[in-house]
Amino acid sequence: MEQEALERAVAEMENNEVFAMNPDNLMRAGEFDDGFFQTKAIKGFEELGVRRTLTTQKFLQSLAQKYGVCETKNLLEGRCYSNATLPCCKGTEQIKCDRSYPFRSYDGSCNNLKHPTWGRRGNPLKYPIAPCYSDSVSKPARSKSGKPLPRNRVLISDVAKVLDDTRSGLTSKMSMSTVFFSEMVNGDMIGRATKRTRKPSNGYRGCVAGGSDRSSNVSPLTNPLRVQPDDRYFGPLGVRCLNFNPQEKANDRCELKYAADRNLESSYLDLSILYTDEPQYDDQGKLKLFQCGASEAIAESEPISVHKIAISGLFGKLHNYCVDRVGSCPKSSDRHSVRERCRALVIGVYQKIIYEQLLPFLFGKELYERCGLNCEYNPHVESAVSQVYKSGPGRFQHIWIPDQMMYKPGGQSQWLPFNVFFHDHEQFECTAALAGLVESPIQVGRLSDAYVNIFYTEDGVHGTCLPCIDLGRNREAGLCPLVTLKHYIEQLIGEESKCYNTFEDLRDMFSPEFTDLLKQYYESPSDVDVLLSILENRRYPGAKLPKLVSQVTCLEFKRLKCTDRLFYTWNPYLGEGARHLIKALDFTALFALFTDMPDVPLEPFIVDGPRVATSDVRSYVKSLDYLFCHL
Ligand code: HEM
Ligand SMILES: [Ca+2]
Repeated sequence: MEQEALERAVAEMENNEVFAMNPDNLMRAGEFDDGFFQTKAIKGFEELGVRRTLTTQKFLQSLAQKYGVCETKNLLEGRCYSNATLPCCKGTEQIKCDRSYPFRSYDGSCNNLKHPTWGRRGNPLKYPIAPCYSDSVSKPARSKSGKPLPRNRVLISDVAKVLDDTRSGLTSKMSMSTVFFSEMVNGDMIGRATKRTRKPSNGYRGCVAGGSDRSSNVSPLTNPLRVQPDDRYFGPLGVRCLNFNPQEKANDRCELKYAADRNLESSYLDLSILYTDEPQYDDQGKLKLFQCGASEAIAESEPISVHKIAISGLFGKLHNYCVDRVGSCPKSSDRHSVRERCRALVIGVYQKIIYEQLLPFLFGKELYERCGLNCEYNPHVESAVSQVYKSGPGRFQHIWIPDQMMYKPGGQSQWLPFNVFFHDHEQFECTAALAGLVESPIQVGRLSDAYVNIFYTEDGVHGTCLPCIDLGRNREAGLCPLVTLKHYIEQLIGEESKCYNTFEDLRDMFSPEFTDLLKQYYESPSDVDVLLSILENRRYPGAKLPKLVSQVTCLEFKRLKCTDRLFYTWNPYLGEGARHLIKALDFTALFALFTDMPDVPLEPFIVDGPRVATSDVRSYVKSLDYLFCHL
């Protein structure tokens, strides 16, 4: 079986290469979703891992077919053997770490000295509980009776309609800068690995151009979503098909277990998105910066808004600012040490903003305290992101996407459609984008058109449905239903857990109108997709996220902090100067130092908050210059 699986894996990879060579199968410039499913290249050294992952996946699929779900589950859950791997793939990788090296590696390896590969770029995510595929390895989950789950776009479009009809007219004071900063943090812990071939691409086509039908060329590189002719938005436009490209899994050691998605970033909050594996430094140790101060990798990635480029750019600029300051210190250090000390400082400032500013703001006091973020370094836990977070509740903040955002060139306010910021980035000015961002509130109470119908649009009319992609990811990863995750979390944190027998029981989580909608679509309350936790009504006091989402988020950020040997609060290699600078520098300082705004927000996570003159902040930071000589 293994031999057969290998042959099928090799054949599939070869076919993918052939598919990718045909220009008819590639997205073309001018189409609205060109770039949306951008893929990186499988590099030479990664090829073996990709092949082994695919071989194991094929092997498990045949096993499930031959022996049935129960037996396969027993094997995958370790009840037959522990640590079984396919024989073709034995032997462990040896990485040697220099235990006294004071800086981070660029791919995350050697952060954990006992387990050097933990948290490294390219590793798989982790399933906290076994997935719920109907065949236990890869076929989509079904409802209790065995029927398929509700159709993706039909469900999402109706959810949007129900929220529109019952919209409560809620407003929020939270600013979109919170969302784009969170997005950057998310991108640092999870790098999407859309199924790849040896050549990078701008996305593979599963629909014909314009989306009027599915493409006649089918391939494991695409898995388009169907749209019904009576779709409220897409119907009249003649769109019947939305592109959707599957994720690559990672199981490079051929372990007989549930295979999770590959994470192309290091899980540590180490700005791996900015510094990359191959950072380009000049001979002083400065980063080669592109638009708004971002690295080339960020500026070239898609889909991306100019705001995410500009926010990450603030940290790129801080790196170079630091190198300049260190350069004028009396005692000179070697280049390598200057650049690594500056990098450690920048990562420290960034981690501080996340753990001391962003999370308290999003969680509110009660959850922040309950979450137990005051843990210590724990080398026995693996640094990894959960598959449930990536493909489900972690996407919650997408719900805040508004139809318009402010752009403020030369201090003049203009409201522009959300999606214009995703194209032709060079036309936007960095300060104008950031100045507008902190004055743009998030959307609450309903789902915007920019999110549900015209996401990533170029012409304002043809776009995609981001929540449909989110639901597609939830299902392709085989995530278990909402109530299953709820029971799991409640058990984990020692809370009482109730049963959901009828749809009325769901009223403790959702509004009555929404519960009625779920009843129309699902057979049983225990079938409801976990993604819908993003629409939950329960909240901890003061929290900006719904309860289940916030519990899942708490677990992720707690793990990422406490598995990071070089976290800024306990990194023994940070000097006194770095410690003080990390205390002093925050978003307000970054805005003041690296934008041309005349005054800057003291609380950038909310709109209309207090402001302070930029010149005052600059002179304050200037007075700290001496600290750069003690990093
Ligand atoms: C307005 C800003 C944002 C936009 C435009 C945006 C857009 C996207 C897009 C296009 C994807 C890829 C979808 C896919 O193919 O699976 C994605 C993935 C994701 N987003 Fe967002 N996002 C934003 C903000 C956020 C925020 C604030 C969070 C939460 C902190 C978040 C969490 C996620 C997660 C967990 C994924 C899956 C990880 C991945 O595919 O790399 N996003 N987002
Ligand atoms: Ca990282």
